Amino acid sequence: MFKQKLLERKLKRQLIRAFKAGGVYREYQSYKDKKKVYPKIHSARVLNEGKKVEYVFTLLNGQDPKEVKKKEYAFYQVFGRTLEIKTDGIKKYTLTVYSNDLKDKINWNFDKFKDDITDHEIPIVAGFNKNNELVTFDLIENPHLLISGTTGSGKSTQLRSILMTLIAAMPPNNLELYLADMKMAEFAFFRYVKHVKQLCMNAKEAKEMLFGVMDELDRRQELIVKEEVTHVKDLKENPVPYIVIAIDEFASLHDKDAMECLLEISNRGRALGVILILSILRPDSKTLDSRLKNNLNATMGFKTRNRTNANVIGTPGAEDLKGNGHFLLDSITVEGIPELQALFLDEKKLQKLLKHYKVKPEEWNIEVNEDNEDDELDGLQGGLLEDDDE
Ligand SMILES: Nc1ncnc2c1ncn2[C@@H]1O[C@H](COP(=O)(O)OP(=O)(O)OP(=O)(O)O)[C@@H](O)[C@H]1O
Repeated sequence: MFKQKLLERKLKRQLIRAFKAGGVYREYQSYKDKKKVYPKIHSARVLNEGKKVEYVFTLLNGQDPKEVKKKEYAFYQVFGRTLEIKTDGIKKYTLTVYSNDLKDKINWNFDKFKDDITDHEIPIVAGFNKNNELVTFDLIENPHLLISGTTGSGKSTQLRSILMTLIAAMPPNNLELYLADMKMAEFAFFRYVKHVKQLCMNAKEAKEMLFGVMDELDRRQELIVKEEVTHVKDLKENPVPYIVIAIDEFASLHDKDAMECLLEISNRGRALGVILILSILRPDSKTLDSRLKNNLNATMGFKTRNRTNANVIGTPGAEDLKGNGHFLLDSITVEGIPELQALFLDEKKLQKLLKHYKVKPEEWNIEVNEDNEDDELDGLQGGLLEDDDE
């Protein structure tokens, strides 16, 4: 009993350290000196055979819950990345600190998570948290996703598995993919996939693709006005598929007009069913326009090169991430900024899976750049032979 009390006191002291670090307290001037008053800690308990510690606390009257949200980083600094903060939105908080670590590798397997995403319009399977729970979200509720991370952090693997999940979960009449990959490396596998409407391999093509999407935004805007609805998903007479535009290393577009298009899509796209997934290697104030960043409602922060890069994308601490495929998720619908393990999907397995979604080149509904048409067909022949050999 005595030991129990000691432990509880020690745990509470740690939480007070976090309150102190984040400035989550009120100061009162007593007749002698200034006194700090912290939120009231109701309990601090060790649960699940030592695997987690749960704190319950309430804010002082008049303390703004937004203040705690803003100061979340202090909890992460004191307790590490292994925590979850839940609130009733008024004053009560439950803070859970996990002691278990993320797993090393969890393979992408659609059958294992398909039941978890049935209610998502555009499902994103983010990964597993430290409590070994799958974290998913709907891109329509968290419109526009930014994936950032330095070389070797696992960003490309995540982008691959996100696209594969979308292809497996959504029929081509409800999802059109517009892909741009200036490195000519990441998206080549997606060639001839039914859902893929455009596949751009250089900045010029990508820019043209974005101009085309701008026209589509206007067309969709007219449709929702005509049918008097607020979102394209409610269109009855002229239903339209969702459009997901994925651009790998979008900073290499190096074009003011293209950046303006991205900004406009990020502003207007949600109601019109046009959603961005952008990846970036080195985010800073030059490569990532702050207006665009503000419109990207979900961020996956894989290991960054330094703290500045991590701060720019809103996932401070991403510079300290250790494991392969570990990242911090900042989004509207997932509580806190949890550290997650992305699902692993290697190129070989991806190629195998994609075979089921490919059509013959002449059936592929794609706008091939005329100059590149012959190259496209050459590439296909090689691809098919390779696939048949397997
Ligand atoms: N989710 C994951 N689980 C386990 N290991 C992973 C995961 N994602 C990536 N890795 C490992 O990390 C390596 C680098 O991953 P990846 O190629 O995705 O990094 P990257 O950030 O895209 O780098 P680059 O920018 O050079 O392409 C992979 O070869 C793989 O071994």
